[in-house]
Amino acid sequence: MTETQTPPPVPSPAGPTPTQDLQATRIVILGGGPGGYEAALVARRLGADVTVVERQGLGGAAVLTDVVPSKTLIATAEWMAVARTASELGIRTVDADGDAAHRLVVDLAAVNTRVMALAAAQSADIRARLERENITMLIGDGRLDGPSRVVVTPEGTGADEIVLDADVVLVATGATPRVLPDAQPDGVRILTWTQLYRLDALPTKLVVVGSGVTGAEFAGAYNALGCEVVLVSSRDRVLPGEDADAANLIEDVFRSRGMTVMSRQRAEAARVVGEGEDAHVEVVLSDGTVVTGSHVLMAVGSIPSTRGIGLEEAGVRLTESGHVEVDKVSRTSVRGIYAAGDCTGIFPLASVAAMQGRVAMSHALGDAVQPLKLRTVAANIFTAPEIATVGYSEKALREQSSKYSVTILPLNRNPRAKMLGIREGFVKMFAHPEAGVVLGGVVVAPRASELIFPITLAVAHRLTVDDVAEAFTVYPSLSGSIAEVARMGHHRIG
Ligand SMILES: Cc1cc2nc3c(=O)[nH]c(=O)nc-3n(C[C@H](O)[C@H](O)[C@H](O)COP(=O)(O)OP(=O)(O)OC[C@H]3O[C@@H](n4cnc5c(N)ncnc54)[C@H](O)[C@@H]3O)c2cc1C
Ligand SMILES: NC(=O)c1ccc[n+]([C@@H]2O[C@H](COP(=O)([O-])OP(=O)(O)OC[C@H]3O[C@@H](n4cnc5c(N)ncnc54)[C@H](O)[C@@H]3O)[C@@H](O)[C@H]2O)c1
Repeated sequence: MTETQTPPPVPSPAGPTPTQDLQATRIVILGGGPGGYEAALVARRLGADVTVVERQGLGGAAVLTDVVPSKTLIATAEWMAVARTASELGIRTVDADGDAAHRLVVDLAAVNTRVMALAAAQSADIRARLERENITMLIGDGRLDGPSRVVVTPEGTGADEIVLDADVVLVATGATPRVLPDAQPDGVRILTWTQLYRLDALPTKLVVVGSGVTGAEFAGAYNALGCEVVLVSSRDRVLPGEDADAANLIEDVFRSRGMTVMSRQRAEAARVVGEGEDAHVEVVLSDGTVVTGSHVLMAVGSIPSTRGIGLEEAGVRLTESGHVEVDKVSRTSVRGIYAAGDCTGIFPLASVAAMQGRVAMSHALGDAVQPLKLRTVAANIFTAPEIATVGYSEKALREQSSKYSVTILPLNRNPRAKMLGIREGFVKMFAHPEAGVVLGGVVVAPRASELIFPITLAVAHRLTVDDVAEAFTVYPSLSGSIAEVARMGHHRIG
């Protein structure tokens, strides 16, 4: 295997001292998640000497506990959801004697073994990639000691602290689950999303507290895996931040699949009661109602990992919520210190973290740089059906008093959807009423994460509804509904 050649060093606007002029710029990255490792690759390509300090493993929370494990678990849930509707398409389950068999069951221990193996393999791939690029990796806790020095306590070795002098520091330390004072996770029955994969059997009844994206994804997945689920939602409807039509549809789907959704209810406390076979959880709501279950998943948001790592002492400004304040090129309030990802709270997505990290390094190393543009970010909620969004939301357009037109088409009219037995879902598009430029869109469908791409292209390149409508789509296809909804948005001239 050939090693990557080191390109010539690029002078840093972060200000190397005269003695460093002939050396590569020294970059230290705190955190090896998507914000950190993508930045490391860019910095290395631009000739810097790069060290990544990570406490749990390469890939960070995204790979080890959040995105990769949850989406792998959801892949099994998706098959179960499809299998449940298979009889409509003429499929029967039979036992070895050819008699009708009753139901499919999930072996959660096998599912979770697969989940953790996949996460570990992905982490190993990232580590190998960084090694090939000659990026130094230190496993341990890092903290700033002033604006241009990082001190690392190596993980579990008892070895001495390592001191790293840096021309540029990137803080990409992510976030951790928020814990309510009276609902302390025990990792057995009161769980955060990072602890769920320890379960070796399906909970008999799972209470999910919090109906944001995390709560909705897990509630939907466990329901599909065959578990009784109660979702405690503090708002009028689940997914409060999302498109209202999409959120209402998902809530209806959840209820129709037997999930109990408790609206406008806040959890105050969670405790384990009983012992042995009688052990269960009680979740106390703010009106005094007690919800019982075998397990509870707390999905009440995250807190940024920014305290106790020397940021404020180095002069880095944090917001009230503890996030690092950054501008559109990921600069903090201190020259030479950049920040990326969930610790900045800009838009907690792996794709945005990675972009912020890349932008930071390009800026720090004097390469051409495009400031972060959130208008074109595509996001997806992995419920069944999925909810994918891009561009302006209807709420944002309304709040900005923007002129916009909206067209919406239910999927159940689409011939391919009928063939596949898909009943729930829609395609929605927002466009400028006169110019026809596509401003945003929502797709609610199985694999909406894939279907959103033509709308993302339209938003990114300011295409009009006519541009989208005039492109061929395969017949029959779900993407036909995207062209059709664009056609409905055509504004007749004259
Ligand atoms: C359940 C769940 C599912 C999600 N699913 C998706 C999804 O499908 N798609 C998507 O785009 N986003 C998803 N997200 C969001 C995504 O996980 C985050 O946006 C992403 O992880 C942010 O990347 P990051 O690099 O900022 O931080 P992280 O991935 O959190 O990585 C930061 C790393 O820094 C390490 N660290 C922290 N402090 C220190 C220190 N002092 N020293 C050394 N190391 C340190 C941490 O251990 C961690 O490994 C999901 C989030 C959750 C909670
Ligand atoms: N598919 C994805 O891309 C994906 C998946 C998961 C998370 N994420 C990212 O992570 C971000 C955070 O999502 P999240 O769902 O983890 O957090 P969140 O903060 O968006 O949602 C937490 C929810 O819990 C509720 N809540 C808080 N305290 C409560 C209480 N005591 N009782 C009942 N409800 C309570 C809040 O009102 C809120 O609706 C998302 O915006 C998204 O960007 C992305």
